[in-house]
Amino acid sequence: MSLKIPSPPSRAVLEAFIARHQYLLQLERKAEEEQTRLLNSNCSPRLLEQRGLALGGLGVSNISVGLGGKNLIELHRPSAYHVNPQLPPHTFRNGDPVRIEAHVASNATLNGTKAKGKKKDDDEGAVEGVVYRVGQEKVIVAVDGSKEVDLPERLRLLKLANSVTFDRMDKTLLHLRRLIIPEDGAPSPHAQNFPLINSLLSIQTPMWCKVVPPNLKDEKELQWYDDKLNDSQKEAIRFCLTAENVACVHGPPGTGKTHTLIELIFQLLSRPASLTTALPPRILITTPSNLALDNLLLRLHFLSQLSPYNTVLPPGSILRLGHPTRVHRDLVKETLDYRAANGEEGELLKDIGGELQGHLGDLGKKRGERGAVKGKERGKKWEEVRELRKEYRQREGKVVTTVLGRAQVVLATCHSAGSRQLNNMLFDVCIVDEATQAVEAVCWVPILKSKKLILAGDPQQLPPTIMSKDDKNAEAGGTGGLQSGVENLKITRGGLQPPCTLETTLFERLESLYGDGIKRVLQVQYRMNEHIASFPSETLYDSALISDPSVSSRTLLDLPSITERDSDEAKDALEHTVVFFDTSGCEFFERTEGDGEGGGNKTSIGEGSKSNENEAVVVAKWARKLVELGVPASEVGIVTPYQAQVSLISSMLHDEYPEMTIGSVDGLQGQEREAIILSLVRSNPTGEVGFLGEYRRLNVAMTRAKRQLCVVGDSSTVGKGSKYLKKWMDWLEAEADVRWAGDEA
Ligand SMILES: Nc1ncnc2c1ncn2[C@@H]1O[C@H](COP(=O)(O)OP(=O)(O)OP(=O)(O)O)[C@@H](O)[C@H]1O
Repeated sequence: MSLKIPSPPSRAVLEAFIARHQYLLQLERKAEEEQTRLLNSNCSPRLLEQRGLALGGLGVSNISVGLGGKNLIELHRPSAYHVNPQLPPHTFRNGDPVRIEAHVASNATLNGTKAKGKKKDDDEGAVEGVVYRVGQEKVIVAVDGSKEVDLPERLRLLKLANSVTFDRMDKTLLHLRRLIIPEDGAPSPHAQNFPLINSLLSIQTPMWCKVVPPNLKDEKELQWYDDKLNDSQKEAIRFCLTAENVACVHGPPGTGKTHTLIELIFQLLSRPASLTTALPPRILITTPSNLALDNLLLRLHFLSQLSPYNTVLPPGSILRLGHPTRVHRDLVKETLDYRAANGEEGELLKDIGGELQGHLGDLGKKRGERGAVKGKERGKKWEEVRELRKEYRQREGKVVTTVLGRAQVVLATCHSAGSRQLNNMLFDVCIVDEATQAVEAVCWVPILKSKKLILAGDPQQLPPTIMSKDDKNAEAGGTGGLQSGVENLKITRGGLQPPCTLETTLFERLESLYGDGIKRVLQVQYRMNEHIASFPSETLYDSALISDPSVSSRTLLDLPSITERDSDEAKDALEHTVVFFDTSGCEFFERTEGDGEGGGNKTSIGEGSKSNENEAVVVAKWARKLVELGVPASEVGIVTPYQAQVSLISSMLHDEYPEMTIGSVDGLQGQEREAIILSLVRSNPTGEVGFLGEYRRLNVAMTRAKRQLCVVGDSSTVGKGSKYLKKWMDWLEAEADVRWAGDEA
């Protein structure tokens, strides 16, 4: 595990490195804008809803004021339009840019004649904003407070292209460029975090000290908070504690990556930030997604209430930036929004916030409703709202600075680490969890605010989602000079390379720059029965994944909730750890959703999303069987790569088992269930496999199961997709309990 020492890059290579990133991001931005434009103009509202890109028939249930004086518009499914108040499956996530507009009749296309007549009215009532929170029954959208909100009664929520993220990444790259490639004649910039920045670009070599620094009590021996940590986890923590600039933790599925990071955070907080201070470090924890961040926050919050953890992280010292989460009611108190509004400092804001809320309440009333504001009065009232908001924002700025100043650990998504609240702050350590799911540019947002960096992830699981798939073949020229310098550049082998594609993450780039010496790998997995773990271990982790004895032989039959474990039926269904319903020869053909109405367009969630009805029937039957035999419905997860199949299976099972997770692979990374049913969907004579060709996505899907993995798919189609898929199909045929699917549908 020695560290490779690459030669430092020339100025031209550094320039090309930044320019290439800028160019690839521009391609990606264009692809995203084009896709949204195509989708919104070509697809019927019904198809957009099926693809999870729109939610129709919504009404406003409340309008309130949020941080930044924003209008928070709460949308729900009114009983006048829906029997079930729960939102159908969708892809809306916190932070997504959206548009709220009038609901158009569902059979109209937005660019069709019928819709054209309505479009003007739609635009008049529409507002754009950002998803603030998503619940089972509600979506809250934050809308710029300076705009008047006058929405029609029946609404639709529509996803838009996200330009804010791109703007922030562009700004970050420009900042980085100014730091490492100063303009001719400009003074040499100075930054306290140059050693980190330089080691990420191989301008200098990363360093480690020989021993773990003593803790705040001056104890030289490492005292573990969790004495159950295994040797590879302990080694990874030591490695990170001794790192002076950067270190990576590679965590294959179920190996306790997050568990290890939590111990690392407490170990960091137990020792001085540097040799020159007796104070503990301030830590910035980031992830690419809100979901992963909430997972970390939940664990930190829980431990911070227990001894001895609370000695280094007392209540009130964790702060979550960005949108308050939906995970746990207790967690809301850790958000900046809550503290700013409710702490001692928040008192400053309360009176003015109340007044604002009152005005907005009146303005939100519909015509004819008691207290509704009419005519000229509305204009006057909005003017007052604008003034109040100005005052609110000024007071709020002061409150935010005080609250942030007290936080020892700040959590933010990589993107929101660039928000103005963190301007001019420098953290001692930045941790990026799920770093292999983030494009490199977004990681630089928190990096530029930190002195030391810990990256955790698994390059064999989901990569960042990239739409401009042809970026690898991106041609030189015609790009406004963005690529200049790359073509004739002399690049030292093994040194810093301008990226070929945005899919190459910072984690992987550091691995190829410095070799295995830059990381430590966690080796013991605590999730899967060893039979389930054996295929991923063999094919993707050099057979090095060890199954902990506590999980290696467990089956569904051992679950305490199984009542008749001796019955033949229970044994037949529950004692097998890998089940394969091979649909080969059953003629269970796939279907492309929305054929004839824009369904052929490639989308991020659907490449003309596919479904397979017969397969869905087999899946539903197996799921019902497991639950009837005593497996809790909440412990059965159904995973499929296609959104259309998610919708189809949901329509069969959701009402019966609302607690059962039915989702796409992307939403399940980091999660686990006792039983996972995997529907592969693809079945065609030409062997096209689409999303299944991405082995990392498949790896995530097959490593979510603890006791049983059931695969439903067509081996003859899937086996043609790639060498990896062929190997998997052969393994399933040889190792799984193979069943004939023809009898099931
Ligand atoms: N040393 C340990 N001893 C016992 N259980 C452990 C240990 N480390 C982790 N676990 C358990 O293993 C499970 C997986 O841990 P965790 O969620 O941290 O894994 P992960 O690597 O982040 O997972 P993912 O595959 O989603 O990336 C959890 O239930 C955790 O409690």
